[in-house]
Amino acid sequence: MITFDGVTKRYPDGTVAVDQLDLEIPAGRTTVLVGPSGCGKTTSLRMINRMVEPNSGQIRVDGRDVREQDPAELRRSIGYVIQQAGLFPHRTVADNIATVPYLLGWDRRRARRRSQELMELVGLDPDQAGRYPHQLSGGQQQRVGVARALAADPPVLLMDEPFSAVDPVVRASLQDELLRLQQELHKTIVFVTHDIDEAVKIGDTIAVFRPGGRLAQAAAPERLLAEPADDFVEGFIGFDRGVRRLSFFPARALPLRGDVVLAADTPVAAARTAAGAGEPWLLVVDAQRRPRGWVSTELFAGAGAGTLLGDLPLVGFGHVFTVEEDSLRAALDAAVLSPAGRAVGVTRDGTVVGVVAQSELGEAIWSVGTDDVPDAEPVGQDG
Ligand SMILES: Nc1ncnc2c1ncn2[C@@H]1O[C@H](COP(=O)(O)OP(=O)(O)OP(=O)(O)O)[C@@H](O)[C@H]1O
Repeated sequence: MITFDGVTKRYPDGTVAVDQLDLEIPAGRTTVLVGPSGCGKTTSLRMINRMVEPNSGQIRVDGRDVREQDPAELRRSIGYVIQQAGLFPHRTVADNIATVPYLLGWDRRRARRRSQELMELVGLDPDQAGRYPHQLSGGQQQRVGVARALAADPPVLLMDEPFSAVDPVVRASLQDELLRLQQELHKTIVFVTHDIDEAVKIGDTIAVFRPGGRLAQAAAPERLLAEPADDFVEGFIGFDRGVRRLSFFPARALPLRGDVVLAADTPVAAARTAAGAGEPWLLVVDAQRRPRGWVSTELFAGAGAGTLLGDLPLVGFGHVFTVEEDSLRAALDAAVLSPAGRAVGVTRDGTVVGVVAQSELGEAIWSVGTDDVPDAEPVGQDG
């Protein structure tokens, strides 16, 4: 546990970066500090490892005042990851990762072995051990940064906007990796970001800072989205907080239609019967019940009765959601992005369970009351 007790930081020019901060950061969980630029997130983070010293108040890590500890020693016991990784350009990947083990006096062999282990853990190809940072992609560099911070197995990991310099796709995969790592390692992670979606995805607790370095609210993400403490927090979360909340409600309760899912070898005549009146779209699946595409009733109106659905030009089936794992938000996303306005629900191995139209989704979403605050982790990892 990390505790901030009435902590204030005033820089020499008089800027109050952090003002009377009281915050408890639970051990083994991920706490995300969010807020607009300049509200004191980085300063708060750096006070934990004494890169910045507070003017007043106390910070304790596992009950021990950080001021009682030698700064260099303290920093070796706390992993630190920054934006653009901050790797040493003239050291190989393996040597970058082994920075702290070398400082701790580990012999070369043990440090190398640890580098190898960590490369695997963070999803890096061990063949890249001898490369230099500039020979890696931004996402790979960030992985090296995370591996380096984990090298001496510190209980605490400070991460300052670690994924903000990479593109959204790489960023999402780095977030997924961090979630996976955390399930295995249970570190006390303090993570700074501007991005509320990132905070909701990876945080067990979110601490929202307001300008002037004051804490506006600290709560579990689902609580924060349901009950922002004031107008500032509500404004910061954004007007789409309702949609974000859907991440906490499972998609498995949705009513899925199977009668409009037809095999590719179904003749048009049979499909017409299945479609019934007013059903504008049918989903065509292959012999393994994997989605192949949509066929509109308009499209097959002119086709011969014996033509097979699979021989008609199909419209791409778009995105799918996994019924057992995903949230209402993922299902809504899939429906909105689908050319048929319908979301395709699949099992974990990709076979179609059924489809749900936007209108039925609307009803399910409507039934999510404003008072419902599930205690669950976000369903799936869809933000
Ligand atoms: N060394 C410094 N000297 C003077 N003022 C500083 C110093 N470092 C930060 N500040 C100021 O303290 C305030 C808080 O800065 P800090 O970097 O902690 O905010 P932040 O929330 O992390 O911002 P960002 O999201 O933009 O990184 C800002 O007004 C900043 O300009």
